Amino acid sequence: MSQKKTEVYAPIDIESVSFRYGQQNVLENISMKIEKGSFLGLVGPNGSGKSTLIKIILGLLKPQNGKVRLFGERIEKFQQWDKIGFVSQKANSFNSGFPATVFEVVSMGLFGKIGLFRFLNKHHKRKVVEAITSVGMEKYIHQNIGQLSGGQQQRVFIARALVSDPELLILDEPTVGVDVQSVQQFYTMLKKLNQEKDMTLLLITHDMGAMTDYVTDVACLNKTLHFHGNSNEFVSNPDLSSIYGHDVHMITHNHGGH
Ligand SMILES: Nc1ncnc2c1ncn2[C@@H]1O[C@H](COP(=O)(O)OP(=O)(O)OP(=O)(O)O)[C@@H](O)[C@H]1O
Repeated sequence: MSQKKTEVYAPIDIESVSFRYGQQNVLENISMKIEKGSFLGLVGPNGSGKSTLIKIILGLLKPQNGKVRLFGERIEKFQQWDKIGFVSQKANSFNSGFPATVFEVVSMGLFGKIGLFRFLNKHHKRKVVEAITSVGMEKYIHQNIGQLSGGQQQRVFIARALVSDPELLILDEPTVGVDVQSVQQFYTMLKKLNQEKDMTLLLITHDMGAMTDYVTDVACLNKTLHFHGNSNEFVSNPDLSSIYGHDVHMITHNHGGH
């Protein structure tokens, strides 16, 4: 295959995608390009099709119409899945008896690359420590995952997704059940990953909350794509609040904390 080396392909390029479960249309004619280095917040009310769209992007569902390209390649042929990290909304559900440390859980993120039950070499161990440090969890490295708070567990799952150096990180409602203070720290951490590592981020949420302070772009989904643009444009667009209701109300945040 002859690809020009200098060309930067959009990590995600969705073209006229429609999807239905049985007779129910869930997504209608969605076209959306997510450029490298952007931090996109995908918002929409419950049942608006956000998770369905993510499943399509991850190749778990096949749309009835339209095309999806990942890093310039048609999804049907795409194989470099290690370029994509995914953290699901159900990630933070370990109970207190789960017998694995933070280090062990994050190491699992390397198994796709090195195979299960292989020993970690020095380089791998360094990657694991780096990933844990990048989410600010180094103090807890030898602690059992089940003994951490929901927000802390969620950071560990981000670290597990980061350890294989993905170029694109997709997070499906990662802040469900996480308190407001931790949510803001969490978004700050994501913004840092986006800016310092030039990682492309796609964050799905139905809660606008503080999100618009951190993302570069916003997409509003409710079966069709109502809006896709930069976050300043979104914030200054009063029409969106009538579609997205209370979720869209802007709050002035006190980043200093109380
Ligand atoms: N496996 C399925 N079979 C049939 N219908 C489904 C299935 N999964 C989702 N749906 C329906 O598709 C619609 C979109 O669901 P989806 O989970 O994509 O929305 P969402 O925006 O992620 O919602 P939420 O914010 O509540 O997680 C909903 O009406 C849902 O009931």
